[in-house]
Amino acid sequence: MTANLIDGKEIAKTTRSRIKEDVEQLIEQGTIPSLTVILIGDDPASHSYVKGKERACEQAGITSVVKRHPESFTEAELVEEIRTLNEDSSVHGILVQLPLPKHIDETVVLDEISPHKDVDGFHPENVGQLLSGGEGFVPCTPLGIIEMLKLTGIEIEGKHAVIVGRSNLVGKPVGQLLLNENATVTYCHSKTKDLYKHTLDADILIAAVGRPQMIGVEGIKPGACVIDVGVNRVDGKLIGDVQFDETKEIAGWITPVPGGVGPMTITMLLHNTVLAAKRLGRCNDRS
Ligand SMILES: Nc1nc2c(c(=O)[nH]1)N[C@@H](CN(C=O)c1ccc(C(=O)N[C@@H](CCC(=O)O)C(=O)O)cc1)CN2
Repeated sequence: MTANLIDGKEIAKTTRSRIKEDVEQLIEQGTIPSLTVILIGDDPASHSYVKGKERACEQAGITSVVKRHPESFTEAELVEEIRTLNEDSSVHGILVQLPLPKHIDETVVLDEISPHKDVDGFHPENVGQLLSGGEGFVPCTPLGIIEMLKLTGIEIEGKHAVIVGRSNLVGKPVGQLLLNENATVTYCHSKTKDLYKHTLDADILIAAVGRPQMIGVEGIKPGACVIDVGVNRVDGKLIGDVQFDETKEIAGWITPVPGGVGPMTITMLLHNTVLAAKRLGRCNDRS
């Protein structure tokens, strides 16, 4: 058997056209959704992702502003900038590109972003909303994974989903989203004993560890849906967390790297920015 490929690029393209229509409607009603991205330092991957965000916003009709700062930018300066953006009613979404330089405390910074403009869904208030099933913002990569599963027609309810990785960016929130969709969820991490005992029972396997080809075919249940979130650069090539060539022979569904989950991350950022513009618009209408 050869797995069906989940084409993230194609799903992202369709979803972005739908978002563009939403933006056109908002503009007709007098609101141009707007995103401000803060980028510190000169990490080439971060610069490339932020360029991708700018390009995607432009194509969707969303205004984007990128505030680029040198590595020496201080935590206090960053907090000050975020506070100014929180007060600026023309800004709907604020995003601080991660990772931050070591001298800046990520938690301090992310907690400063207004939860109503937190299009990354990292603010504690939005994390709480996700846990309680409320209406906050959901982190982009996890949201993109759920969207991909749904649009591909993969049933989540009643399935055993196994997450390998427990980062705040992907592992923890994607597990919570799957739970909210009535999956039975198991989290695995660096201290998990006998990893494959768990992954072999996964109907849906989410690999989000950040270690190239760490999960081999001997850890995959035949027919499983395998979502590879890994974007590991090895000798200039992008490699996932799963051994793709061998796994695709026995899985039911699989995402490639590149061209799988990655394109959905920026797509969901557009979605969250439009959502922020709509919600803030509603608040302004009431005031
Ligand atoms: N504030 C945030 N920082 C970071 C996030 C995030 O969601 N919010 N996620 C990642 C980086 N990221 C977006 O910021 C991101 C990662 C990967 C892709 C993507 O499209 N990947 C492509 C390959 C692109 C390439 O060739 O390099 C793919 O997998 O096909 C987009 C965005 C960390 N920081």
